[in-house]
Amino acid sequence: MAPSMTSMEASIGNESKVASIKTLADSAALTSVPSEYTYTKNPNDMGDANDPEHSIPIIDFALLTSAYPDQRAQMIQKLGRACQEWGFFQVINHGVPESLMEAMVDACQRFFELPEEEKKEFQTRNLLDPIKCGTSFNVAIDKVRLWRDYLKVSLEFSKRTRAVATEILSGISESLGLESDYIAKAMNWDRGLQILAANYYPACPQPDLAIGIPPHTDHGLVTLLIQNDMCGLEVKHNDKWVLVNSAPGSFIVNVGDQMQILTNDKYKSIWHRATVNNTATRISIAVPHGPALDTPTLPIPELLEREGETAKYIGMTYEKFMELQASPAAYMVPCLDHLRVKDN
Ligand SMILES: O=C(O)CCC(=O)C(=O)O
Ligand SMILES: [Fe+2]
Repeated sequence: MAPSMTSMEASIGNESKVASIKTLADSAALTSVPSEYTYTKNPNDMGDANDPEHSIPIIDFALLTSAYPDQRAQMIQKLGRACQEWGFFQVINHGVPESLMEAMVDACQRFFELPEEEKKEFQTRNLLDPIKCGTSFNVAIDKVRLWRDYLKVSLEFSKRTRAVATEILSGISESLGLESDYIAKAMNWDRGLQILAANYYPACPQPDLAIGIPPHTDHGLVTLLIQNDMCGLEVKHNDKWVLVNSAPGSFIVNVGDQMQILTNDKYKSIWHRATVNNTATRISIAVPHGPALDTPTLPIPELLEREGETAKYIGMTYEKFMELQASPAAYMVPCLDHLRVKDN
């Protein structure tokens, strides 16, 4: 079973003992993937980069927030379909300057290029520390080390990203036939957790034998992601891995586990993974947005009543859910399955 994990990892182990993947990849002597990093992919399980039918839907943010009700209604419908059929979509015309996005990627690159000694200060053990960096996922429990380093931090970019996420959440609420602020209110969005996680994937001499991030779902409500000019994100759609090609300056957005719980499985938290390549470093910046930590997530009663369904999940606070997802238990069974009501 693939490990279930998130971009917001626990760092319980002593990561300072393990060199960053950058240090390893930079070493002139490296010509193959060391055994601790060797990740076996099923050859039939490769992403299909050239299948034109397999590209994630595009949501035009300008139309989603349009003052013309017809334009907005049409985009809300498209958003609902994207959440239901893909769990992933690309957001264009969102108003966050491309220069700010590029500056963010550059700043992260500069951070990863700092001497290891300087980065050590941020290798903390605590899940919710405001700035932390490290390598792999959790080196204390990883069975295979990941071909990536990460940095988590909060900045101006996060504010602008949050504004886009808030509008997407309103659109999702409406696509479910609810008031636009229904989910935000139910999830205490104004106190909700937002994390910025930058991932650094250096070129790898044998990309088929390593993995940046293995298949996982994200734990929050929605995640917004940007990347430099290298692709590598793959999304599981209709049992096939689809390579995500995003337009420059767009956000890639995906539904997370809390949204799947709220919608009683209508909107799916989709499995995705980050592959690596042998030509250039890839940087991605994922910004997961979740409920307030003390807020329990449960299927929305109005939706259950309307669909004549019973709740498929028991409630759990977001904080407990994140702890569960960072624990070894999530390596065995995907987190959502721990909360699933039996007989469903
Ligand atoms: O690098 C990517 O494209 C994927 C990152 C991701 O899935 C995550 O940080 O949760
Ligand atoms: Fe993810």
